[in-house]
Amino acid sequence: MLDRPYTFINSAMSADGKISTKKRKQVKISGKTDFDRVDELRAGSDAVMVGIGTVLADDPSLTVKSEERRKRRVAEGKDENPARVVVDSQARTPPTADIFKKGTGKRIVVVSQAAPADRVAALKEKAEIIVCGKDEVDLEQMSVELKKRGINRLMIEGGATLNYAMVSRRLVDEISVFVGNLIIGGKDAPTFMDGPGIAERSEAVELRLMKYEQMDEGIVLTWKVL
Ligand SMILES: NC(=O)C1=CN([C@@H]2O[C@H](COP(=O)(O)OP(=O)(O)OC[C@H]3O[C@@H](n4cnc5c(N)ncnc54)[C@H](OP(=O)(O)O)[C@@H]3O)[C@@H](O)[C@H]2O)C=CC1
Ligand SMILES: Nc1nc(O)c(N)c(N[C@@H]2O[C@H](COP(=O)(O)O)[C@@H](O)[C@H]2O)n1
Repeated sequence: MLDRPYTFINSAMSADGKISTKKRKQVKISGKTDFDRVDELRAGSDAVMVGIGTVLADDPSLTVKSEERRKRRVAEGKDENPARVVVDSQARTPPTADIFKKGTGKRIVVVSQAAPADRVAALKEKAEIIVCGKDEVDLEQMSVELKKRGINRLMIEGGATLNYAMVSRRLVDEISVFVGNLIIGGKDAPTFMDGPGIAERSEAVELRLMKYEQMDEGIVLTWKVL
């Protein structure tokens, strides 16, 4: 058993399981109440993590939006924002990305040994660099390294490839997903979980439904990963 953070994924998807359109850019799927729920989840986490695909597509800031929640964190002796973590084998994170520009707090970029030295050096100015894995980030090793740095509760906010990579390696404990009232369609639009997938039912990651809650024009499902 790995000594890793309690890890959960939160996402917003259409009724047909898409997390974006075929343009693969950020789209509004949920509403005000759900964004507030996500803000509370961020505020209660030690770190918020995304894959490099999400940074390049959406340029998220991943900050806690509510001033009251940021103050609460500071009163608890924490940084205003949870640590922001990018899983990025080749150190492609732009040094101008919003995660570096917006908000205070720690930033971590997890790279592989194959990351070009010049790009790693540029990112070192902006973030702590953790090297895990030869050609791509070794997610098991990364989880252990994050725990060693005091990250006990880790929130993953996509995207499709990282979600599946983490779940299929059994590194996720819980999943919450907002299912919205729209159909996006199209084989090129990312789904909640992409990656290689499985061939046999017996290989599926099994879940237990823990909670369902109507919200905005959709529903939030919370699953425990078995
Ligand atoms: N609706 C929602 O809630 C959300 C939607 N999105 C959407 O998701 C899409 C982005 O998803 P996607 O393109 O899949 O990108 P991801 O954010 O999932 O990043 C995937 C990348 O992570 C890197 N990576 C490093 N190590 C690993 C590993 N061991 N296993 C797998 N990946 C690894 C890979 O790049 P490399 O090899 O270079 O390291 C890989 O291509 C966008 O369209 C975005 O808008 C994103 C977040 C939330
Ligand atoms: N929970 C949720 N609902 C939606 O409708 C969404 N479009 C998203 N998107 C993701 O949230 C991230 C943006 O974060 P910041 O506002 O920049 O802090 C980004 O990665 C989107 O893909 N999430």
